[in-house]
Amino acid sequence: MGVAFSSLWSSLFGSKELKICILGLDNAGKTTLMYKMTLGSVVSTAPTVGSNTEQFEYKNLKFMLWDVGGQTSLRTSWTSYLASTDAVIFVLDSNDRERVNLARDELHRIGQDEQVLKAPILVWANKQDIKGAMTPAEISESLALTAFRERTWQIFGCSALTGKGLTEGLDWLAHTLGAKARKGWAVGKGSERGGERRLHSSKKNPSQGLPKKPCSRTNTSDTTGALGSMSEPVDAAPHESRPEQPEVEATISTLLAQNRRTATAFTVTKHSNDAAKNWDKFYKNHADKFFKDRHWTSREFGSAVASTSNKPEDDRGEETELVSADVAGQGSAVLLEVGCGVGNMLYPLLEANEALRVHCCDFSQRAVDMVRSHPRYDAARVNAFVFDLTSSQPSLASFLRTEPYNAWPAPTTVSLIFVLSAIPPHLHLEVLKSLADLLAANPGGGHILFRDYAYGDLSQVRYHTKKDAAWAEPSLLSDEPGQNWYRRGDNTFNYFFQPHELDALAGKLGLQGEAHLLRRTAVNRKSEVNMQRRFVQAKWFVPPRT
Ligand SMILES: Nc1nc2c(ncn2[C@@H]2O[C@H](COP(=O)(O)OP(=O)(O)OP(=O)(O)O)[C@@H](O)[C@H]2O)c(=O)[nH]1
Ligand SMILES: [Mg+2]
Repeated sequence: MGVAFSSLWSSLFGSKELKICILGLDNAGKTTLMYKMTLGSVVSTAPTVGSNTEQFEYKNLKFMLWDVGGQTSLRTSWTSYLASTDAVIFVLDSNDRERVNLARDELHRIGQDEQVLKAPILVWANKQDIKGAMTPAEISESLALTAFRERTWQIFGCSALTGKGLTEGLDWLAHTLGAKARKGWAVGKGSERGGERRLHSSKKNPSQGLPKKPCSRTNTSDTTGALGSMSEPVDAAPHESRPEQPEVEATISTLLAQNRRTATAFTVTKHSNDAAKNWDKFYKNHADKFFKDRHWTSREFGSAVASTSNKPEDDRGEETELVSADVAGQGSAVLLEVGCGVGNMLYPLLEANEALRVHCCDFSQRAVDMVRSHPRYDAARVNAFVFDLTSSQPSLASFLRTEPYNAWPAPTTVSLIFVLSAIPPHLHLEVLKSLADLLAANPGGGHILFRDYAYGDLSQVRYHTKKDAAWAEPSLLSDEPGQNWYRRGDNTFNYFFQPHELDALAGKLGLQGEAHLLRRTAVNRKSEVNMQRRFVQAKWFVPPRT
């Protein structure tokens, strides 16, 4: 297509964004396709819970792409995305022979929706790179595409992995929408949306080709509201916790119900015994990176993933603020930071609170060594020691009484941030009790500040949807109902809490305060596009022992 032709598109559409809904069964490759189009690369995906949106320019046309999750429980919400849709892209896994009839039913259901009766349908028979894939002709027949007599539709084979077939499909879409616009508006009939489109010419940047950089992106679990209005794309508002949505909850439960083989008792015992060793290895592997550029971990800590900016992965800004807010009012406060790792929260805290002194511990010797060898380490303000929270001898209190730190006032705040999830669940009560006992000895008691992974977090969903989840050594460590306990690839533990579990633990220990669930959506451009994050947070008051 030449420059003159591109200008024609511009003159037809001006700067109007065309809304395209990308639909299809789960696992069809919709998200992979969308990011291949917009970023030009293959990203690692997890099932979409809700939708992703991307602005995209192709041959001088501006598209707003809506990639909507295809899990069973989400399909009923598809129609709520269809308002003012200019075209539908329906994506199919060409190897999913078993579900081709289901795909046909879903496509026809959507095709008959009056909101899209005039919208052209592009069917992408995806995953053609896999040997034995059904051909577009076979799929066309199975989908009964010829039944769409009055409709404009076309099917193309493609592969989101290689990018083959994408240009052909997009060219067809651009032509079709262009022809529609000429027919509808150039002859003065007005558009099907009451003439809201204006004809104006723009000769700027007659650029062509695939891919173009996206102008913006959002990822949201918002499956209702604002969905039809393209002038107001949903804002991810990453730091806001989102309200509960039944479709999203149902989808998460469905995903977590699959691939539920559990590890053997032997494996669980082995990893429990090796816990300190495994964490030591973790810090060994990430040590260099930490000191070079602070991108020391690929772990998904709360603040890093909740941010759309390019913050370093280890930035614990939000957690640091949480703790700062508690200790700030205490004058020369003393904090006990349990599970300090290599000091990612410690050093920003010390900087922000000049009078603060911190006892901090981790059960990885290597992590503690790194805290001590940090350029800003100051022994007058930091007592860093190795401690295993799950063993009672020697006691935690004895480390706080070592010289010269026995001269400090007793800590009145304990932070326990992304720590309990690394400990086997049968020990959670005991660990929390030992911390509560410490604070209860103070005349005014104290606070435990808690944050950790919550049930339904993206990282939990991934354990059940990874390609190899069905045959690899299971990550799931417990089949007890309500126990969401896993092992990561490096054999460290990962537990996902429900607020009521924590409330029950706190209740047993007489702690005051409730656990809250934080539902977040965010985009991490580097690693994942599909971030449904869930954290649980509590500020417990430990009353003094009477
Ligand atoms: N071989 C091959 N695999 C693909 C292709 N496109 C996607 N995949 C893989 O298919 C799986 C599912 O892809 P997604 O893009 O997450 O599927 P989806 O349609 O968005 O799924 P939901 O979000 O659950 O609706 C991923 O493992 C992709 O890597 C392709 O063209 N070829
Ligand atoms: Mg998806």
